[in-house]
Amino acid sequence: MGKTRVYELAKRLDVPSKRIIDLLADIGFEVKNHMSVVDEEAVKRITYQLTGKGEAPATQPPAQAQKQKENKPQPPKKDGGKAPKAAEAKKAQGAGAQKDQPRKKTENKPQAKPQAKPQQQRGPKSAAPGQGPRDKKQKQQRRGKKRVDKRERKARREARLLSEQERQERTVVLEGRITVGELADKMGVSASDVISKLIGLGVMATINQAVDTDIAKMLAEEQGFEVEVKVDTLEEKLVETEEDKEEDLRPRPPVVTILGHVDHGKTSLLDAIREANVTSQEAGGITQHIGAYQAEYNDKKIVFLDTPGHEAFTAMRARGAQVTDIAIVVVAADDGVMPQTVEAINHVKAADVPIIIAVNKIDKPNANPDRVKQQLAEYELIPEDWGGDTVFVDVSALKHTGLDTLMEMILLVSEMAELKANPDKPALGTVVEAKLDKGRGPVATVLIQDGTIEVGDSIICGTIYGKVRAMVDDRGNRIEKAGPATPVEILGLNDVAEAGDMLQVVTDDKMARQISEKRSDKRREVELKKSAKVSLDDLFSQIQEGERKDLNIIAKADVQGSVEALRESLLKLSNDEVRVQVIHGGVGAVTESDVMLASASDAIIIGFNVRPEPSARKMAEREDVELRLYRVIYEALEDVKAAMTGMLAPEFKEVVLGQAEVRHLFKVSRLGTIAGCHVLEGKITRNADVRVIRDGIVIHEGKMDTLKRFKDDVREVQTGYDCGILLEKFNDYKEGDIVEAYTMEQVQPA
Ligand SMILES: Nc1nc2c(ncn2[C@@H]2O[C@H](COP(=O)(O)OP(=O)(O)OP(=O)(O)O)[C@@H](O)[C@H]2O)c(=O)[nH]1
Repeated sequence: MGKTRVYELAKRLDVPSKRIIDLLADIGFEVKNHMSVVDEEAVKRITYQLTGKGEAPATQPPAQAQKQKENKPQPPKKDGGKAPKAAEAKKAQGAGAQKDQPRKKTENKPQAKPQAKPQQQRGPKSAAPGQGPRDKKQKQQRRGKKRVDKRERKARREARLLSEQERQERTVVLEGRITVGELADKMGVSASDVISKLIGLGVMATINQAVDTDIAKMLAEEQGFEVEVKVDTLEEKLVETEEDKEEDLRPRPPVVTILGHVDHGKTSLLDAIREANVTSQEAGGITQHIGAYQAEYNDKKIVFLDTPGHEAFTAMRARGAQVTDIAIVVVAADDGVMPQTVEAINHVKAADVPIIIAVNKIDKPNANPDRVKQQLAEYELIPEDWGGDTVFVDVSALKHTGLDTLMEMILLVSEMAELKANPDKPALGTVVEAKLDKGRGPVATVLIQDGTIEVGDSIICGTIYGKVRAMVDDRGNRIEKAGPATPVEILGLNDVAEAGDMLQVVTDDKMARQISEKRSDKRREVELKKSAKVSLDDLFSQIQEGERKDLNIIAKADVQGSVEALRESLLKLSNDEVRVQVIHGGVGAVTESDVMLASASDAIIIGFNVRPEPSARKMAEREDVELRLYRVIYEALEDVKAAMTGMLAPEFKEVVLGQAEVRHLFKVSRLGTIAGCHVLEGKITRNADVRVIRDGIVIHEGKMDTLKRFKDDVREVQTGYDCGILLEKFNDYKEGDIVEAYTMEQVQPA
């Protein structure tokens, strides 16, 4: 028998919890409240006391005698009124004063029965001697015994039923999404109780918010419930349990993405490959842009994703989709390694995908492929002819030179990766593009990654579903089936899919619909609760619980020297428990691409003397990516160090009030330079802290001296208005600078 709580016992016996608490106190069991756990023995006693049912307790503390009169009357018993013993008990308790009380009738009633040892009462010996003639006494004893036996049997049966009911009552079944209110209902406690218990576990949630199944389980178990977690059997069916047999696996074509700095020739290279390896082989064949295409070289296929750039690459990854097998980073031989080249490399490295460097534009007179090699060596990309293992290929997208070598190298790298799939099973793929076509309805380009999809198949794709009505390949041909590494347009989904969604073939329409409904519910649940992304505030607890072994950081700074200094110092903070890694470092404002990378790689962003672009700030909030900005490197390091050891001081969050653009400069000899500004966003207030930002880099931070509207001093100026700003100790404005007003607020710990 498990633990019973006061409120449960009260419910079972149909009395208020308060009464149970009082009764427990009377028999010497002090409990705090209705949630307190009641000892098994005490449960028996109280049950017996209030109902006369159940097994009579073996012992009875004298304390109970005091309250007997308050108890429900119980079925009379022949030898029930052992008042003298009760009186003795009272005495023993030191309740001496009560001896003067007139003995009430009720005291002689059988409530007093539990005070004596029941076995003795029931047994023949319990009959007090001298109560009448012997045979009468024996008759009475036999009758009494019969009654007691019957009562015992009934009590035992009821106890059995009760314990079964009790077991069911104490089991909480968790199946998917559960809100605080629902959990409270299941446990029979108030929602505010659950909320305060959750706070105890460090989780803030309101009555209608969903809680994580693990948290709900922990909480219910802590409250003495048994917890049964029902897994989603439908989803379970979708997850392959059987590994593919080696003999069923076939080599599959690689999937390639092209990345690189703006204007280095990504699109030109994709087009050149397409022209050279797709259309030319099929006379008159019309290629269509569906988001990916299959090229063929030496009778081997290669799939290229049509959306170049690391933003798309990482956006997919942030959604949990990894479709790329090989990344080609294009570097223009005349321009060399540029900031986005480095970004692209870091994004690819974070995804752990093999890289091929295509040194493009070698037809240009000022092309310098060797310089590109030298520059990339700094990023641990060392060409094979220099003793490294990175494949470099010189190409010209314009002149179509080097394309064959590039294709050969892709096939070589792909061979080494031993890419395989099993074509003989229901398909699995990822959506690379999706749209609503006027005539055809929702259309999704899906890259089939494993198995084979056929027209007529029932499919589930994220939260949407359907039946494959028709399929079109990258050359515009209608096809009936598509195997691994084939990009296909699929018609027949009930809505527009999202890039990155996984598509799966399921057994029938009903299953597809059911999974879709469940996933929609689940998505709502996920949206309701905050995801557990990394943050310095809870880093320590995650380390403690063994949930975190790596701390990924993206470091942005105003100059390259600071990026390097930050990187080196951060790496040194690694200890036995956590490895600190700077997965990307760069100069300039924090961009959306940084936030996306952080989101996909579970990283935090540290900015030193830089600001986030407004869109990046919003994205960080939306994606729940921690963005910490510093003016002193030492402070950044101290914070990370403190977070790793659980000593992080309360965080002060900066609240940006508004931004104004400097449009005119007025030099006033006595005062300095007044910036004539236009408020772009929010408001500028006289008392706020201010900073001056130039091209995303903070060039000054300080206090405001004067804020004016025309000739008047004002306390604040709202969006859309002009104002004059004079800062303390700063005159070095340039037109186009941004003056940002902000305040610091302490973040309340969760
Ligand atoms: N001379 C020469 N010019 C090239 C070559 N490849 C691309 N270009 C030119 O470089 C410019 C940029 O090429 P794109 O293919 O648009 O570059 P991208 O990297 O796709 O650019 P974004 O999509 O804007 O990031 C275009 O004017 C191309 O004609 C090449 O091999 N040689």
